[in-house]
Amino acid sequence: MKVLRMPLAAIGQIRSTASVSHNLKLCQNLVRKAAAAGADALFLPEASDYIASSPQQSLSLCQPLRTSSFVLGLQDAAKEHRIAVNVGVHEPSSNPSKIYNTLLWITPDGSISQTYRKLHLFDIHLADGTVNLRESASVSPGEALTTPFSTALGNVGMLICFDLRFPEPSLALRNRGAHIITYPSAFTVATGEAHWETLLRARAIETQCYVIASAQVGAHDEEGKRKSWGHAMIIDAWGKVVAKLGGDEDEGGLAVAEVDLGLVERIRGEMSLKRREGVYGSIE
Ligand SMILES: O=C(O)CNC(=O)[C@H](CS)NC(=O)CCC(=O)C(=O)O
Repeated sequence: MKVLRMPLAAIGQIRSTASVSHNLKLCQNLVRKAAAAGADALFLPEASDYIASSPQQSLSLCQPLRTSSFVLGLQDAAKEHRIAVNVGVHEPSSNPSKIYNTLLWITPDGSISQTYRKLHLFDIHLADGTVNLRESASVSPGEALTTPFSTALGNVGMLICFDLRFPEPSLALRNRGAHIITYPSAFTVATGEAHWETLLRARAIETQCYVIASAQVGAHDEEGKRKSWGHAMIIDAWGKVVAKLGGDEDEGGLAVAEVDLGLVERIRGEMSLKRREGVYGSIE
């Protein structure tokens, strides 16, 4: 008799630096561990390939997907361990002074089947001086959502980090069939502490989707100018946190949770979120 088991998702947490080869080793290590844990897919953070300390450095480290040692190395690892990998990387854009912040879906046979380019860019200046970032200085915004696609875990809809603050694209992905929404991230410590878990749980509750949010953690450069909040987590379609990592400096690592599509269907059936679009308009 065939034993039915629920698919298993793994979230990875790393501290990427400007060393692409170092970051690749961290990610390949997590691929191996996720496969050993029996996961069907591993979700790695935004900008897993590198986190640079200036827009210039970010541009100079950026490689086309086809020739990037990081992307090729992860494709090999996915194929070797027969596991899907969702990973955030940088990619050249048609504008030579700009790049894209891109998310890849690598299948267990090692090919890139889906891509998504971050729509919303993170420009922030907190008056207390703790956070000052201008993503739009080096990144071009994407122009399209990627239609949710079928995987061993269910239909995956891809968004990235700061996209989390906008409910509309997550609702649009839900309307287009998503069971799972991803938010691979590199949240700042100040905004992560204030908003991260609340926003993730809100997106899960209002879309009635699993939310899978891998995260960068700790200091990305020697001076500690750039630090990420960590706290990668998986949230079920009822808003319950079912896997969670910490926020300590060196707390890289892995956590796993089952993805129960029966629960998704049950919640959607029990509490229908029927909209009054005639009153306030629709989200396509
Ligand atoms: O710089 C790279 O290479 C990778 N990209 C990032 O780290 C991006 C843009 S600076 N970070 C965020 O979007 C954080 C959002 C955030 O912290 C919030 O919404 O509060």
